[in-house]
Amino acid sequence: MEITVEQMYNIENKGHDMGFLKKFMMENAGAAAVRRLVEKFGNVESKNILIFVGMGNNGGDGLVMARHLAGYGAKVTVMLLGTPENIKTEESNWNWSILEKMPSVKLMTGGSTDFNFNPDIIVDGILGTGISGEIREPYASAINYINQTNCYKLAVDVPSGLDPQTGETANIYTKCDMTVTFHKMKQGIPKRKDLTGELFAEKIGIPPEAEEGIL
Ligand SMILES: NC(=O)C1=CN([C@@H]2O[C@H](COP(=O)(O)OP(=O)(O)OC[C@H]3O[C@@H](n4cnc5c(N)ncnc54)[C@H](O)[C@@H]3O)[C@@H](O)[C@H]2O)[C@@H](O)CC1
Ligand SMILES: [K+]
Repeated sequence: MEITVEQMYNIENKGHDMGFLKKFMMENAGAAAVRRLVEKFGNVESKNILIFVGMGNNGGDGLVMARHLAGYGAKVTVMLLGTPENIKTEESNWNWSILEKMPSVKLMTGGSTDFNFNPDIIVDGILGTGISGEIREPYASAINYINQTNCYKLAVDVPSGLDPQTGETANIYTKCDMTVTFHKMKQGIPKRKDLTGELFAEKIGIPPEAEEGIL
């Protein structure tokens, strides 16, 4: 069953109000995406993985992925597309603060795309269901960098720039090899398999009762 983005936000909020906090949904989302990646590659040890992180909860999922991938022995670099003070949500902030205590993950901020290594894998955690309007900087430059770089690309929830409700694209958008979306498929995502690549919808622990009155 495919759901709307509005239904997803309502289910998320109801689950949160039941006590299954958004930070736990985020944890399960990031962990599920990492499992798909590890399954794909067999082993991510020593792989250069570059994670682009937006300022909302799509980025937060990327931050969770950074911690899990470090646990698998990957060489992880996080590029936060802004400054830590401007991270928008409590859950993302919490995950950033953990990474600050982890020298095994390299943290970069601001959005420069001048990297001194070639990534084997890029994780696109720039924009998810919160997208609106044309893509602004520094997100636009990050999306251009991703599209110009020849490596494996995983989209968190939806390729950034693709509207998960309508399937329409903004002025720029990423083209990925795999997309891992969460809880249930959103209506617009499967319309653009050319951008999503392999597509998975992963459960993230939200109680089914959180759907009551919504679906
Ligand atoms: N709904 C759920 O149940 C869950 C959602 N999660 C994640 O949370 C995401 C949604 O998080 P948010 O609601 O924080 O939204 P996003 O993280 O998708 O984006 C919101 C941020 O992007 C900025 N923005 C929006 N459009 C832009 C544009 N065109 N150019 C530049 N900046 C733009 C906004 O100012 C805002 O800061 C989902 O896609 C998913 O990845 C997960 O943590 C798991 C649970
Ligand atoms: K994304």
